[in-house]
Parts: sequence; C-alpha cells; structure tokens
Amino acid sequence: MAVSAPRSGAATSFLERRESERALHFVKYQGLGNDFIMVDNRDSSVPKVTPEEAAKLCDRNFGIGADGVIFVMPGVNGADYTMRIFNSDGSEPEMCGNGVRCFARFIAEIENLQGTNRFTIHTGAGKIVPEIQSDGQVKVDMGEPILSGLDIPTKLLATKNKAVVQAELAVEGLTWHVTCVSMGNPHCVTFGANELKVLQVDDLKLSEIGPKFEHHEMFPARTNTEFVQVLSRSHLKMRVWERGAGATLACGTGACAVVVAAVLEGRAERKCVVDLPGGPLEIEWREDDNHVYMTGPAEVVFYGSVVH
Ligand SMILES: N[C@@H](CCC[C@H](N)C(=O)O)C(=O)O
Repeated sequence: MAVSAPRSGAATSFLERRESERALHFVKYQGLGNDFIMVDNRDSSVPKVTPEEAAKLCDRNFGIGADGVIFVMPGVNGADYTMRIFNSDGSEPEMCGNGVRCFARFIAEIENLQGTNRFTIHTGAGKIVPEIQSDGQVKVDMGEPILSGLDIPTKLLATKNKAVVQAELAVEGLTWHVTCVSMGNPHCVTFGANELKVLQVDDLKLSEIGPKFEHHEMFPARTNTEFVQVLSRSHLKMRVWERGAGATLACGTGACAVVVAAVLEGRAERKCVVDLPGGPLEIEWREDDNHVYMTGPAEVVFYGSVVH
C-alpha cells in the first residue's frame, strides 16, 4: 500500500495512475478524535484491504493515519449491515463503540439518508443498534456487558459472584485494583492502586504503563485498559490504552466498561458523563434491560483514495 510514484516512465499522469491502478476510496471519520478509515465494502463479505495493508494505511507518518480501518459489509443473521474493523496494528477486535457511531453516519451518507435513522449491525460482539438522532449525535444500544471472567477473558479469579471486581493486579511495582468487563471486547478498568493516594489520570505515563496491562499474562486475548478518576457520582474522567492501537483520544466500549465497573464498585450512578481526552460521552447502564447505551458525535474529516 503506497501513495506511489508511477511504475514506469514519467509519462503516466496522475489521472491515468488513479484509474489504472487499484484505487481504494475511503472516507476518514472521527468520533471524539478516535479516527477511522471507513471503507464501503457493501458488495463483498471479504475486506477490501488485508490486516497488513490496514496497519500501513493507519500509520500517521507513512499512511493516511488512523486508529483503525472499518468495513461496511452486507448484513448477516437478519441484520442490516455487518461491521468489521482492523486496529492500527492490523489485529481484529470484536467491536468498536466510536467506530459504530461513525459507521451509522457513513451508512447514512452512502445510502443518501436524511434525518433520524436506526440500523441493526452485526459485529463480533453480536447485534449492535445505532440510532442517528435529530441533532446528528448517535445513540447506540451497545448490548449487555459480559462479566464472567472466563468470557472476558481474564485469568483473574472472580471476586463477586462470577465477576472480577476490584481484583489485585501487579503492574510496574504497584498493586492495582481492577474490574474486568467485556463489551464484546475486553476491558480492564482501574480507579487506582494501593500505593497511590488518588489516581490523577493526567499524570500517568500511559505509553510506559499501558503496554504492561495490554500484554499482562492475566489477559490471554490482551486487553484495553481504562484509568479512571471519579469527579462525582455522575461524572467520570478517563484515559485509555487500547489493545492494538495504544493511547487514543477516546474509546466508546471503554467508556461503557468504565460506567459498568463504577456501578459494580459502588462509585457512580448508572447514568454518567464520561470525559475522555477527545471530549465527553453520555453512558447509561439501564437496569430494566441490562443494556448499556452510549451517545456521542461522529464527523467526517476528509475524503480520499489511495492506490494499492
Ligand atoms: N476505540 C474503540 C475500540 C477499538 C477496539 C479495541 N482497540 C480492541 O482491540 O478491543 C471504541 O471506541 O470502542
């Protein structure tokens, strides 16, 4: 994958090259600064780029630059569409919260739909239902959180029924208290460590500590990690180290996992605003259906094409 020089001779014009080589047309979207290369893959259930090509496209110096590549594919199991995503390292996660909001806005764009719209999306985390609202924000039914340690997966032992709540985890010489939640993809949420009086998330050296959580032996499928400060019982502040993408400006599944963990630990109400480096998300873990609902923005950044 390259934004390449002509293969032969200098005579090939830009337009000829654009038409003669395999062009990938994309739209770059972002949800709170978590950015994605969106690919219209409605004509096939095979992604138009490989995981290796996706990693090159996501490179911020040698490629387009993004946290992941997302494919809009034909629906299966009665769903309107299927969403697949490659992280910026080329690995394939089950779900992406900010990505699914971008996905909904991208569908509206390519299907030429106006106003409010609701879609059913088949993902690696099951059926996810985003709804474009009249103000352009996207509200997503993210489904039920998974709390059983085996299913997350984590090797940490359950502390509360089958859930791993405030379990001790040694990382970088500190004993962290972690609560593990899957929103289809695995999350390890921490509000602090024994040795820290208060966790100041702005002071964390994320690029040093994040990988130690991501690759910890207790997480056989690796993990996303959220570091959280409680500002009030309905207002949380977090930073995230994402599996396969590193420090990102926002993580939708992460914000959902944070609210679930905060409720399980008795720190917050079921409805919270979660501040991320890229901006706020509204999250609600409803008692009546046990589903988590996420509301936030999704915007176009630019349109482009690359040859590959
Ligand atoms: N940024 C996403 C999560 C993307 C997947 C994650 N890196 C993983 O590997 O699980 C979100 O907004 O949820």
